[in-house]
Amino acid sequence: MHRKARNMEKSQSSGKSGMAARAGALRLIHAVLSEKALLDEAYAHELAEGPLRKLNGSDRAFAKRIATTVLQHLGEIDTILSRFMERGIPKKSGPLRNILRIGTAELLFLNTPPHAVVDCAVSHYRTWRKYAGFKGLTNAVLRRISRDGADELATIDPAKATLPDWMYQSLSTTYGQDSTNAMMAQFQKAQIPLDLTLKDPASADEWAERLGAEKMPSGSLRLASHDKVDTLEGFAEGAWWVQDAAATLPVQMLGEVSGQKVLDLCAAPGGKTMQLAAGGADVTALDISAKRLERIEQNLKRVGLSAELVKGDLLKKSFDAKWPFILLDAPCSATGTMRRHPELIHQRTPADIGHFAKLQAKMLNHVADMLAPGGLMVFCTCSLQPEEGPELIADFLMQNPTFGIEPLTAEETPALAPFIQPDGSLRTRPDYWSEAGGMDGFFAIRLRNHAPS
Ligand SMILES: C[S@@+](CC[C@H](N)C(=O)[O-])C[C@H]1O[C@@H](n2cnc3c(N)ncnc32)[C@H](O)[C@@H]1O
Repeated sequence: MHRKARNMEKSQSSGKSGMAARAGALRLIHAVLSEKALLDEAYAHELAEGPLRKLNGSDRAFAKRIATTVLQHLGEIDTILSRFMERGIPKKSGPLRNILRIGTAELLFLNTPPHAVVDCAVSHYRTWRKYAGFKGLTNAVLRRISRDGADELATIDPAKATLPDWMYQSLSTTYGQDSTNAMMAQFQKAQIPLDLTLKDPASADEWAERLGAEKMPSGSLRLASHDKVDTLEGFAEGAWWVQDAAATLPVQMLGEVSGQKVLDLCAAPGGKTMQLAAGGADVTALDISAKRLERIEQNLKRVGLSAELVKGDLLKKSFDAKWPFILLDAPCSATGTMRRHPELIHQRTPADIGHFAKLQAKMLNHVADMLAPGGLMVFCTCSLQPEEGPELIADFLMQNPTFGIEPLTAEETPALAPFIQPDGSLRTRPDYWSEAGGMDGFFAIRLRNHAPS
């Protein structure tokens, strides 16, 4: 048997390490759902300070796989549990709910052998002795789910069950039900591809061959796996950086920037800064977060590129001279990234969308003043919500009559053609390129300042 498959089988067993992996998953799920932590941050914290640090690589990976699966299928799992527990989850039952969620995820989505699922679920009560009275219930519910759960699952609509109502309404009203289902299928994929942006786009064929990667129409290289990025060929020499294919498109929309002064706003961790610098632009990159600016600095250093870095709140910032090119990659709800961040499905609220849309409008109006007459700006967000895209642009254009949309055209950028909207803006969605693993959802638009100079 292949070593990776053997390790996975070991992790899935009810042995000591398999048990520790489930305990780790339980901690991750609690951190995300009860403390609103981001999954990657909770995982990094567990690796640094929690019990996961004592586990080997495959057990750690299994713990994260379980937590991710629970988050990706939470609505379906909870519906199944409610169908198999007529009286619901008892009050004051501590970890019971999450123990059952893990067991259900393993039975229905991870193909773990039922005896290992039940053994591990029951073994949690060795740590949670106060709740040991729920052992029998845990055992009985999971045995029933292992027998009849798959049939019940077949009757549940994943998007309706797992997306919060407001998000389901927002997506299905904007994109239609079929597209919402197709996006949901991407949010639930077990493996999300790894996209790389090359410092030298002319070397794409060479690097595609060296890395065994697929060359995407946008110019990105795509690998199936996520494992240990820093051990991949080309990392140490700075030949590429990790960036979702869709995230590369806003910079491409600025066109030829070689030798031009470009103001890159909300720049950290610097994916787009590196693209601009690699394209020969004279980049000034601004971000409010000192910690995140450090990451741009490290990233630029690794790939051997440079940019002027400025720490500051863009809403309080003014510059002596106006800029011919501006990129504003505004903070947003990031619902377009739910393939990689399934926790956002459960953490985002309508109030967040309102908050970000207001902030983006404020930023865009402030930044409008920084763009030189005749200058070009790209505004983008990685949100699927229209409030953080077309709706705020419509308001902006009404309030700023010298600005107009500079429509994208298929001839100018053939790779972007499938994503161009009737008004000339760009919309990517998680279900685009679905066969190849999807892409992040981005809204991006090019605006020209037509004020006389
Ligand atoms: C979507 S991320 C930017 C991603 C980045 N452009 C890239 O391609 O790697 C948004 C960034 O906005 C920054 N930000 C949030 N509020 C800001 C403000 N008022 N002024 C400047 N930067 C801000 C955050 O620190 C965060 O790094």
